[in-house]
Amino acid sequence: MAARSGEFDLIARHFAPIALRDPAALSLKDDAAVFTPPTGCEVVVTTDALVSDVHFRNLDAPELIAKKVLRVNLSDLAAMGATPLGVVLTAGYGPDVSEDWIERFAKGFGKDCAAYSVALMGGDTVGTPGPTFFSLTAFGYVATGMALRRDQARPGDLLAVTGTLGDAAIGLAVLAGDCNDLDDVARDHLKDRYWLPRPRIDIAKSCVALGKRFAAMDISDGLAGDCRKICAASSVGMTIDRMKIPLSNAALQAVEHDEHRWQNVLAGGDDYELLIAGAPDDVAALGDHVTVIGTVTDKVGQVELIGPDGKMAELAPGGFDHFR
Ligand SMILES: Nc1ncnc2c1ncn2[C@@H]1O[C@H](COP(=O)(O)OP(=O)(O)OP(=O)(O)O)[C@@H](O)[C@H]1O
Ligand SMILES: Cc1ncc(C[n+]2csc(CCOP(=O)(O)O)c2C)c(N)n1
Ligand SMILES: [Mg+2]
Repeated sequence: MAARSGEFDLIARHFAPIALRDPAALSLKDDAAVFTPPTGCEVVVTTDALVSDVHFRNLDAPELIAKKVLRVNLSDLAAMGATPLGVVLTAGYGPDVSEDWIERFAKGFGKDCAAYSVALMGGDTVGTPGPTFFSLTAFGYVATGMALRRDQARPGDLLAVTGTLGDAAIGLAVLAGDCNDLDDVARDHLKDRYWLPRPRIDIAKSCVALGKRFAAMDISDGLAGDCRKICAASSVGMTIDRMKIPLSNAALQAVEHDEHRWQNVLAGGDDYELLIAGAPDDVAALGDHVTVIGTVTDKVGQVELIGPDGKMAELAPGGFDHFR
């Protein structure tokens, strides 16, 4: 492998150009960043780490890994109704990572920072004898008191989701060499959804702009586990109709061929879609950017799933858990 630049050259060469767009970063030449949120707004902050072969595949394109690192964090900001402002990025490069790889990572990262109008405000760069990892902290802002929280669901609310569920988890199976029964268009769509989450910033901002009570979170670990987090925070239950869960044509093809793949849809994770609960009129006001999949009930902690036969059963708790 060609020699890598020193730590400070790596930063100056590949990351400082991205940071130049915003004065908060002080050109990555000082000890920390300084920024002021817009007047009348609160700062929203979140952090998410991604580890090679846990969150991304070591052989994935570095540009795509970079975009995923950014986007999963922007998804958490969206889940709070926040507008992204800036990020700090910690990178831990494993021994197998070349400077060419880092350059491609930085290019992808810079492109997505520009696409989402996010400033790279700083970070940290380390070498590790273990797997490559990234940890990103994202800052956003929301009008004071208007953040979308998990504890605001009430019995009688409708439960809705953005986009389609299950694509990324089935996409990961495609990348692992499964799903040869699907056509090329379907497989390409599913892989793309695994590589590149679409943080639902606009719809989240619509919820905030409506000024109504909504509970929201982003689905990262899978619907079956994540919906319980709103149940716990709001002391409610949920009834979800499996037939109403929005699927892409590709995922539909996948579950029609093999109904075991419903497990990917319900508990696979990596969706980065929003789960939103609100009063029926308020959810209706979100228009066709969301799909209603069920209702919020007063059966605290109970999540029921209506199957295709119309029968109701407890939705098995599931979803991604790093320690199970
Ligand atoms: N090591 C930690 N120290 C302090 N707080 C933590 C720690 N790990 C997680 N948390 C907090 O616990 C809550 C849930 O964290 P979690 O990572 O599950 O977030 P999530 O949005 O549900 O999932 P994702 O990580 O996929 O975005 C968050 O408020 C997070 O800030
Ligand atoms: C190579 C590879 N890529 C992705 C996955 C799936 N996956 C990993 S972490 C996670 C939940 C979100 O992470 P976190 O809770 O840490 O934010 C999911 C769904 C996998 N098993 N293997
Ligand atoms: Mg989240």
